[in-house]
Amino acid sequence: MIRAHSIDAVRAAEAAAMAELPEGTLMARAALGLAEVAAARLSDAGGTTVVGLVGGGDNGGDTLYAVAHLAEAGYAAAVVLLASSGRDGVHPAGLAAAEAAGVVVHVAAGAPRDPDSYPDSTADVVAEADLVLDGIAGIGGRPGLRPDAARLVDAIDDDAWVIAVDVASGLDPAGQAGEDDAVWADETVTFGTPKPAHLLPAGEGATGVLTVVDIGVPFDDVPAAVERLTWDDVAALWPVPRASDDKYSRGVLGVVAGSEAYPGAAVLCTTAAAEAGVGMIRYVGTRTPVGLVHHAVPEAVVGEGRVQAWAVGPGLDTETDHDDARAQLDAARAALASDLPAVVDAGGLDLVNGRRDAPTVLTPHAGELARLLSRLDGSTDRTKPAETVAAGSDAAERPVDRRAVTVDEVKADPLGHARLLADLTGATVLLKGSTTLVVTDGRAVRAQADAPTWLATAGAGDVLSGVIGTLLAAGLAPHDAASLGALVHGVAADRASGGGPLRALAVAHGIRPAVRDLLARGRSAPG
Ligand SMILES: NC(=O)C1=CN([C@@H]2O[C@H](COP(=O)(O)OP(=O)(O)OC[C@H]3O[C@@H](n4cnc5c(N)ncnc54)[C@H](OP(=O)(O)O)[C@@H]3O)[C@@H](O)[C@H]2O)[C@@H](O)CC1
Ligand SMILES: Nc1ncnc2c1ncn2[C@@H]1O[C@H](COP(=O)(O)OP(=O)(O)O)[C@@H](O)[C@H]1O
Ligand SMILES: [K+]
Repeated sequence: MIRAHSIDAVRAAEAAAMAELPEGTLMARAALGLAEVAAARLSDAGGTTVVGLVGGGDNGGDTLYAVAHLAEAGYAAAVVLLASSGRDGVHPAGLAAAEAAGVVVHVAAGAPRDPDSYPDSTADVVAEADLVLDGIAGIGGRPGLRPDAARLVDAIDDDAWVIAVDVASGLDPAGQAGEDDAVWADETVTFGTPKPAHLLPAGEGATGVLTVVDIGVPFDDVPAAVERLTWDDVAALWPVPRASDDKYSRGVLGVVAGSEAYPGAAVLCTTAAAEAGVGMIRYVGTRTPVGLVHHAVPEAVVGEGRVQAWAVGPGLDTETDHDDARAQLDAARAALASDLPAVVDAGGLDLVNGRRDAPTVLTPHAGELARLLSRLDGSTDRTKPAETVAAGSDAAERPVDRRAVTVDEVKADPLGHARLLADLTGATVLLKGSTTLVVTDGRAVRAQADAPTWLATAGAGDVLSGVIGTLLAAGLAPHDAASLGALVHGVAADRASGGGPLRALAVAHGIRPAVRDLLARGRSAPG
C-alpha cells in the first residue's frame, strides 16, 4: 500500500524528527537524495547541464544544496532565483553552498507580477538545461504560479527532464485544487512520504513518476490521508476459497441489471462476476437480457433466490413502464431496501433516496454524481450561498433553496463532491475516472490509478460492478471491495489493452488471468 500524509502531519513528523537532530540535517538528507536521483537521470540521458529554479522557501533550499552537489560532481550547474525571492530572499546557507561549489547564480529581474517588466535573459538559461529542478515551492506552495515563475517554467525545453522537488510547483499540496497552472514534471522526488497531491486527481498528472527519498522521518505510525492499493496488496485481500467452502459459502451475487434498452450491460456485469470467481450468480432481468445472459454466461441462474450481495443498476432502465421491466425495477428496489451488501451503479443510482443501513458501494461517474447530489439536495453547497429557484408550478409561493451541482463542479473538486455524497448516504462512494476515488466516512480515501485511458469506453463500468459485487458477496467490507475492485479492473484493462484499443468485454475476460497473476505474485513475494 502506498500511503500519503496530510501536510500538517508531515510538518509535525518533520518537526519531531528535527528536534532530535542537528539543524539542517533533514534538508541535507533531502538534497543529497535529490542530487543522486538527478545525477542518475542525467547519466541515463547523457545530459550535462542542470538548472535549478529557486523560490524563497525551504523547497528552494533543497534545490540549492542539490545543485551544489551536482556542480561538485562535474555537471554544468546554474540556478535562477525567482524575481519574487531574489538573492536576499532565498535560503542563505543553500545559496552560499551553491556559490562555493561553482554554481552560476542568476537572479530573474522584473516585477514578480508583471510579465512585461522582464528584460533579462534568465529564460534562455533555463532553455539550455538538460535537467531542470523545480524548487519554486513545495508543501508551502499555493495553487497556481506567479508570472515570474510561470515565465521560467514556460522556457523549459520540451526534451529536458523536469524533476519537481517534493511537490510540483503550482499544485495544491493537499491535492484539492486543480492543476492547470503548475509545473508539469516528468518526475517528482519527494521526501519521507508521498503527499496527497501525488495521488489525487488534482495533482497526479503534474507529478509524473514519483520517487520517495528516505530522510529518516518515520511515518509508519502516522495515519494516512490518502492510500493506494498496489499489486502486492491483492493476495492478502482477494477471497480465495478454502477446502471447506462451497458455492454458497463463497458468496452468491444477485444481479439486477440490463434492460430492453441496454441488454448488453447484463452480459458485461455477469461475465465480470463469473470471471472474478463468484460462487454463484442469480440474474434478474427482462426477456432480451435474460436470453443474452443464458447464452453468454451459462453459469448464471435466472430468477430471484437467496443471495449474499446485490449488484444493482448497470443498464437498468428506470423510465420504462413495460410489465416485465416493472417486475425488474421492483426487484431492484427490494434489493436496495434489503439489509444485504450492495453495489449500486448507473440506473440503480436513480433509485437511491438516502441512507441504506447495509454495506453499500455507490459507483457514479462525474455526471451521475452531479445528478445524484442535485437530487439528494447535497446541492445546497455549504461553502456558497444557495440560489433560490422555482420549485414546480406554484413556485411563486414555495421558493426552495436549491442549486444543481454541475459536472464541471464535480470535476473541479472530485474528492470534495465524493465526500459530500458519502456524508449524505453513509455509503462508500467510488467516483470513476482516470484516477478512481473511493471515499468512506472515517477511512483514508483510496485513489486507484491502475487503468489505461483506453478504459474510458462504454460498458467498462458495468464490468466494474460485477467485480465489486463479487467481492461484497464474498464478505469484503465496502472500502476494500471498491478499491480492490478498481485495482483489478484497471489491471485487467491494462493487460487486455496492451497499449491499444479496448472493449469492455475484453476487460471482463481479462479479469480471470489478472487475478491469477496477482495472486501468484503474492505467493512468490518474500515474507
Ligand atoms: N520541514 C522539513 O523539515 C523539511 C522540509 N523540506 C523542504 O521544505 C519544503 C517546505 O518549505 P517551506 O515551508 O519553506 O515552503 P515552500 O514549499 O518552499 O514554499 C514557500 C515558498 O514558495 C513560494 N510560493 C508559494 N506558492 C507559490 C506560487 N504559487 N508561485 C510561486 N511561488 C510560490 C513562496 O513565496 P511567497 O509567496 O511567500 O513570496 C515561498 O517562497 C518542503 O516542500 C521540502 O522541499 C525538506 O528540506 C526536508 C525537511
Ligand atoms: N481517462 C480514463 N482513464 C482510465 N480509466 C478511465 C478513464 N475514464 C474513465 N475510466 C474508467 O472507465 C470506466 C467507465 O465506466 P462508466 O463511465 O460507468 O461507463 P459505462 O457506464 O459505459 O459502463 C470506469 O471504471 C472509469 O474509472
Ligand atoms: K517544487
